[in-house]
Amino acid sequence: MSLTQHRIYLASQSPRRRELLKQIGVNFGSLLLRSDSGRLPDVDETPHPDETPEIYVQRVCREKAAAGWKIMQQRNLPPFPVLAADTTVTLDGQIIGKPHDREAAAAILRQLSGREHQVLTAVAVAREAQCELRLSITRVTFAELSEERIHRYLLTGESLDKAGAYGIQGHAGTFIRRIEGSYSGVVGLPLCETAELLELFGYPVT
Ligand SMILES: Cc1cn([C@H]2C[C@H](O)[C@@H](COP(=O)(O)OP(=O)(O)OP(=O)(O)O)O2)c(=O)[nH]c1=O
Repeated sequence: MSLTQHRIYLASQSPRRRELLKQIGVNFGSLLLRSDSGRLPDVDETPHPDETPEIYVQRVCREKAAAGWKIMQQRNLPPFPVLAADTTVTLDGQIIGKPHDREAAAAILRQLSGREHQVLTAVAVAREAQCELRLSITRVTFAELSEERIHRYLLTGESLDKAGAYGIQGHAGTFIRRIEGSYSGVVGLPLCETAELLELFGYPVT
């Protein structure tokens, strides 16, 4: 199906976000946005010195949505709303980034072991100058993880390029002792908030 038949665009490369949107029956087109460097143009994913995790995740999400809108315009695509999201894990008020290698992933998992952390996912929809955003905050408690278990998890390869070095939807599901908030938000797209935004823009879902 060509992009012109879709009524919203998803400004994300994340297969998890695509799956979640499909799950709620949204007809969307993907804007293939990553440049060769793997970064969206115009999106600054480095936290600014005075940014709290809440402010950071919302700023990055707005920037992703705006970058998507700009690309849609540059390509002369029909102007439908652009949806974007960003996920950040926080522990003791600090942003825990994505690990770039196994050592970094192991260090993050050791920090999260036996404790509660928060997963923040912002979702935004932009149309022209309008950008509406919702923030989902989920509290997640991990079981105690032994070195052996961390080692086995790293072998699955599921840690890399994920905020917090784990994916709740995979093997790390067994790490979760307690979750309070939005499961889909932890995976990367909070569906309740997403539906609210789509409704606001005139696209009601079930
Ligand atoms: C905590 C957690 C994170 N994640 C993922 C969700 C996000 O995709 C990723 C955080 O990175 P993001 O920067 O939010 O997104 P992304 O780079 O994967 O995709 P894009 O910017 O193109 O939309 O970590 C899981 O899949 N499961 C989890 O349990």
